[in-house]
Amino acid sequence: MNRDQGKKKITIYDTTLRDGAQGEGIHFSTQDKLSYVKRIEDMGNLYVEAGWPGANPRDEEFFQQCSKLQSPLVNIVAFGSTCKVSEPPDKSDILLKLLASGAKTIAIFGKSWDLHVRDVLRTTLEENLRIIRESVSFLLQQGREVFFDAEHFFDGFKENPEYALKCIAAALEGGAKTIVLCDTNGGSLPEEIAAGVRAVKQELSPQELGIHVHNDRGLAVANSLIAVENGVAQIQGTWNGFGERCGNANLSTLIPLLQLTGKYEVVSDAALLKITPFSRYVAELTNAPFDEKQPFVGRSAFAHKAGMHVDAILKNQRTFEHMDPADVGNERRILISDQAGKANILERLCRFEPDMRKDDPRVEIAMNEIKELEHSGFQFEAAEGSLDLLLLRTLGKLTTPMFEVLDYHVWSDPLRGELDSVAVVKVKVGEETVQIASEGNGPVNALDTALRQALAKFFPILEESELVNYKVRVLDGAHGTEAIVRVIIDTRLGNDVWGTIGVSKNILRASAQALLDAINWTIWMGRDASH
Ligand SMILES: CC(=O)SCCNC(=O)CCNC(=O)[C@H](O)C(C)(C)COP(=O)(O)OP(=O)(O)OC[C@H]1O[C@@H](n2cnc3c(N)ncnc32)[C@H](O)[C@@H]1OP(=O)(O)O
Ligand SMILES: CC(=O)C(=O)O
Repeated sequence: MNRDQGKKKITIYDTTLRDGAQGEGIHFSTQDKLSYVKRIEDMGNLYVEAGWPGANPRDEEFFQQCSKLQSPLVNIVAFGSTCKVSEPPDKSDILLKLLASGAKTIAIFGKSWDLHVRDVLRTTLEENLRIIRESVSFLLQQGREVFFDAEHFFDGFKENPEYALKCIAAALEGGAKTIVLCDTNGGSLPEEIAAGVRAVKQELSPQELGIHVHNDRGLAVANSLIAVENGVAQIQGTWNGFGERCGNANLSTLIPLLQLTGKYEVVSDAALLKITPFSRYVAELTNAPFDEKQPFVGRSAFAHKAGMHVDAILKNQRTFEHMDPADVGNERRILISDQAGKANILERLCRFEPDMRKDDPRVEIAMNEIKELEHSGFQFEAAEGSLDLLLLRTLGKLTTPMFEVLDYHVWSDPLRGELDSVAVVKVKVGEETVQIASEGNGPVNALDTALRQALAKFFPILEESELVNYKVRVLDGAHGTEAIVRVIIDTRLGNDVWGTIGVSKNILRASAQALLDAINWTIWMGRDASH
């Protein structure tokens, strides 16, 4: 029997490339848009609103090029407005450009709030109904599927319900297939969304209803959900919630949310598994920071820090997880900090000794050491390399150091130009001692270079790793330049990136600590490639 029998089909209408691109800091090039359309095939059958042909050369170019894409799954939509006031539709530059885009589906927005008709279009209520009706009907006569976005519908419905409904009736008279109810200002409450949807259904019985909401009161997902619960079949939104002002309904949340109610069929189970990597892909494409706190797809969505939680979750996953993270392509993470109990530490120690038990005294020793170090300024959540070195030492697996630093000196002179610093290091590996001097652009870079050069002949893996991030935080700002500083260094080896940490009143000593941990952990990783 088909598992999805009895479930209501919900259509996804993805406006990331159009309304998402209206978000501050978000920009897609033509090439970005083309690769997005290819990649989103992973999500199955859906509509992608890809831009406004005629609004800018980029969208113009995209629609010229996208005719070559021919995706069987992705229905590309051209977006624009109704014709202008006093203009016949067949003379409307806007509508003619939408047609010229070649898109089979066209979405046009029109006013449904009388305030906008009076104050923005500066025309009569009747003229607005005409431009809606005639624009829809003209596009339909040209053989296109037409969606009508009732812009500001919910605000209009609150202030003048009769007129808001007349606007939708005009679009239906024109032949619109789908009416999309928009909470354009994002200020509606769930019960107002429900009332608006119910009224449209009861009064006008459209063939299909869609919902398009903005997140100005943080309710875009809740408002989309309540619209669906009241009979809407098309959800409009953007990945990661990108969009104008506070953004749009977040598809990365809304899709799994609806699917996991068990009442709706939104995407296939296979597509659901790709939700997490797809959300990240969209952020990377725009170079926008990815919000790791996002439900379902964020790195923190299934990250457990409190000892009590971790103990419980390892006994039964349902105690502190609303679902299996793997179902959306995400993973559980157990964090180690001063909030940890023995359960957190044991979970990590088992990576080195799989049969270890909670009552092994080394678990408590490691836990106490971590808590003491965190009290003095360390933060192991962001420094997994240093954490694992500490655990290896507790387990007795690092009794002999892989190398010793006998001495190091660093000089900086801003007058030297770009390579303003010199470091001299003396290291001992086994019975051999090596001394190296190296320049760098800054003291930490000089020290890093000197240490790597001195050690590379013994540990060639160091040639493959690189320092990718260096962060400093002053821990007790009240003491000015005497303050304790925390340095975290991120190192990359192949596809792995990990942090190491140093804490000291002396920024160079803190940096050296973090650098030495980075080098030690790299060497360890190289020794035990299977780790
Ligand atoms: C709610 C939404 O998100 S709708 C999507 C909005 N997206 C965008 O605006 C991004 C792309 N926009 C653009 O590139 C430009 O605004 C353009 C090319 C579309 C128009 O630019 P311009 O011709 O310079 O007009 P401008 O943006 O200054 O003003 C908008 C005009 O459209 C009119 N207008 C607004 N909504 C509608 C509508 N639904 N139907 C018809 N005309 C409309 C306004 O009354 C105004 O006309 P006016 O200049 O005669 O007063
Ligand atoms: C159409 C649209 O983007 C809106 O009303 O928000």
